[in-house]
Amino acid sequence: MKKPVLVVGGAGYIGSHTCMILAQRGYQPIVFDNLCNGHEEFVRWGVLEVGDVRDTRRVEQVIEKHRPLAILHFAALIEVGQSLADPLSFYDNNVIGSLNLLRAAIAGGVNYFVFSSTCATYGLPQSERLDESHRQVPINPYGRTKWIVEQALKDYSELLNIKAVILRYFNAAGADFEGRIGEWHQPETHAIPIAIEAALGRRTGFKIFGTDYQTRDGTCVRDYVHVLDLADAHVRAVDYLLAGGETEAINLGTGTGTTVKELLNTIRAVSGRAFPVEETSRRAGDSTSLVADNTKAATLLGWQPQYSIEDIVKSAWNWHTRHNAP
Ligand SMILES: NC(=O)c1ccc[n+]([C@@H]2O[C@H](COP(=O)([O-])OP(=O)(O)OC[C@H]3O[C@@H](n4cnc5c(N)ncnc54)[C@H](O)[C@@H]3O)[C@@H](O)[C@H]2O)c1
Ligand SMILES: O=c1ccn([C@@H]2O[C@H](COP(=O)(O)OP(=O)(O)O[C@H]3O[C@H](CO)[C@H](O)[C@H](O)[C@H]3O)[C@@H](O)[C@H]2O)c(=O)[nH]1
Repeated sequence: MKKPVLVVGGAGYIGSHTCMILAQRGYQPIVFDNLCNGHEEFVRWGVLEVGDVRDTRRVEQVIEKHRPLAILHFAALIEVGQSLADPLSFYDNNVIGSLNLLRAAIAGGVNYFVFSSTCATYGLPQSERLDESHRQVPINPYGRTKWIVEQALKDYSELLNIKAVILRYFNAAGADFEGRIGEWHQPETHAIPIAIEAALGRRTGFKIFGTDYQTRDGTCVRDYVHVLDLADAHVRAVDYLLAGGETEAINLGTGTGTTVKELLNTIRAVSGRAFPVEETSRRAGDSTSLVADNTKAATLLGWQPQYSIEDIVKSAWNWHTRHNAP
């Protein structure tokens, strides 16, 4: 008998990969998604319940119908630039939506919650590798919406019967190795899909945002973590909660940084293609370097990332060559 779990935002990029691993490990994913940025065809390892997380009655109805053991909450608006242009939508979706979901979870007797947070809650890094005790001073509305939900989760878990694992992802990247699902954001702003689309000739080229950073080659350093490693960590987080684990915030990154120029070299090597690259000015809001200290994930969840930056790029290349987003 499979164990039902509610995957809110499960038709999106990270949620759909997590459904695949959940299904492999004996869970029955119930995907709740309003499809504003998700894809119905990504719901391959569970049942789809279409609905908006801000719609209390609909959320309660789905919880009542499926009686999930835990909720994994991925649903959010995610693009930092858009959060500066339209903060109302971000607070509405990410904060009100999450608080609404938590209220419905408590009413429905679901006590275990896994929340998608981000390294963007740390703000400007004060050390080379960031551990979970790093100060949290987010520098944009997107990061602040995630930080606010983290605080609510900590309060609810102290004062109410809720246990939560807050997962702070670094840069999610890569795709299912069979190319069935992958990174499909619209508009796409992430470096890897943009560079791959340039290599495929679907874009005119790639613009490097800033070459004057204090890094080994002047471009920003990021910790790219394979989406399947993230998915694995989510299943471990559910297992941990069901086994009686306490509320914790946990980084998910590899601990290895890659510069934008190194990333482009890997994409050239994997694809065997050259593409135009232009060096342009910095993008507002970018940190010089964001690299995880992932010790806590190893200790609490037994999590070790399995995939390298080459694996990430190979799997992303495979997905993008098969899939041409309209
Ligand atoms: N992609 C990254 O690198 C990254 C990094 C750090 C954190 N995160 C977080 O991970 C989560 C998933 O990110 P993703 O890249 O898979 O994004 P995504 O846009 O692919 O997936 C989000 C899903 O949530 C759904 N959704 C949004 N608002 C909703 C609402 N009000 N009601 C119901 N469904 C709604 C969308 O339709 C979509 O399917 C987000 O919470 C994001 O903030 C992502
Ligand atoms: O066309 C591009 C796109 C990106 N970059 C650079 O590539 C690096 C990675 O950029 P991404 O946009 O892929 O990722 P971010 O580090 O900006 O974003 C990550 O962190 C954000 C918060 O800071 C959000 O959580 C987001 O979803 C997550 O992917 C950055 O240095 C960026 O400046 C370019 O040079 N050119």
